[in-house]
Amino acid sequence: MSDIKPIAMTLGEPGGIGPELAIKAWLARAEHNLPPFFILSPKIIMDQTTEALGLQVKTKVIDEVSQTGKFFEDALPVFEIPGNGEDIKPGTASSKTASIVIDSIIHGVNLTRSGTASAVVTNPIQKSVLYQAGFNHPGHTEFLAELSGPGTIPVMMLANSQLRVVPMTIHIALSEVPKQLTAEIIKQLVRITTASLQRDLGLKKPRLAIAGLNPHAGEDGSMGDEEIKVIRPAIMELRDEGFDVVGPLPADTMFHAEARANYDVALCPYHDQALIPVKTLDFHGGVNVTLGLPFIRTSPDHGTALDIAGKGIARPDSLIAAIKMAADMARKRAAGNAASQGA
Ligand SMILES: NC(=O)C1=CN([C@@H]2O[C@H](COP(=O)(O)OP(=O)(O)OC[C@H]3O[C@@H](n4cnc5c(N)ncnc54)[C@H](O)[C@@H]3O)[C@@H](O)[C@H]2O)C=CC1
Ligand SMILES: NCC(=O)COP(=O)(O)O
Repeated sequence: MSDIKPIAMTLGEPGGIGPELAIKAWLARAEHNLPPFFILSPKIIMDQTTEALGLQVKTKVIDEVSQTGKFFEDALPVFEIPGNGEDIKPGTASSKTASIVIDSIIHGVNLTRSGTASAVVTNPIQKSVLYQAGFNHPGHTEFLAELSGPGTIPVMMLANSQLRVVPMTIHIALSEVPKQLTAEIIKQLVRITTASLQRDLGLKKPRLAIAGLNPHAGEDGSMGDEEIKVIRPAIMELRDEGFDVVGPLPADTMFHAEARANYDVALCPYHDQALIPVKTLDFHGGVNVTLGLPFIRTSPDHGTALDIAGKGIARPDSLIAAIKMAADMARKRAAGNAASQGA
């Protein structure tokens, strides 16, 4: 019997590699000692995928999430979402299946928020086709924050065994970054990240490093002044509040091995500045986790990989790492809650 409630896994883009990865993760359950999880999907989609890949995998529709553990050893538990497999072609994303993709996320979040599931692990979505269907959130991160209620500030963190990064702005055009990177945002992100690393990762006093926006962190204002006007003042205030935070550091020299030893997480002004080093160091071992939500959400660090969908060659490593990280976080939260109740 598992020590945590089952993990809810969303379908992601059905024309991408998500369904294949879910099946491969289930096949690897014993090797990786994975806790019971279930997939939120029409059963037909999972059955079509196993058949197309020639895998011997049974699926089992569950009426209640609590049945997950009972069936997990013999079959992949499916929490049935309405829909059919008609519009699905591996390698092609389609807006016709957007409602299945979105329903899967909403149900996963509801089950996790209610405490029925211990965490939600999301498979990758093809953002462009969801936009065509009227989805007006840049990605999961922002959608999950909206589902969590007003005032939620989601923090995207990507992590592997060598590096953790937080992009301080997420899915926005580069030209918008200097406008949206305010001292207030930086302070909020540092506070949320520090609290999450303490509670969910067990780091007592997390060390944070903040990257500059401009080359050489602005070179004393000669190559941009955001470091002087925005980033440094925020860091000074945070240090006065007791946070262990340094910067602004030149981004080009803060990711080599010796530099990484000096901090637990790097906060970067924009998406690619943060994600390029972490994905370069270990693409297949990376996990995307959203901090600052009232529930646990992790995800693989990669996307829908339409170029390889249906070929049977997608690697489930990152999804497996996401399941393990979600389970670890759930255990730490449960232990923390038990300790605070006992105190
Ligand atoms: N959490 C999410 O929902 C995410 C969604 N995306 C979305 O995915 C779509 C495609 O994004 P791309 O930039 O092309 O990135 P991608 O990660 O889907 O693909 C980049 C390259 O890595 C390979 N790759 C990715 N995952 C793999 C795996 N598990 N095993 C083997 N090879 C793998 C692909 O075949 C491709 O060559 C976009 O719509 C993007 O928005 C991207 C990242 C995260
Ligand atoms: N590049 C990371 C990414 O796109 C993840 O997006 P999200 O769907 O997890 O918000």
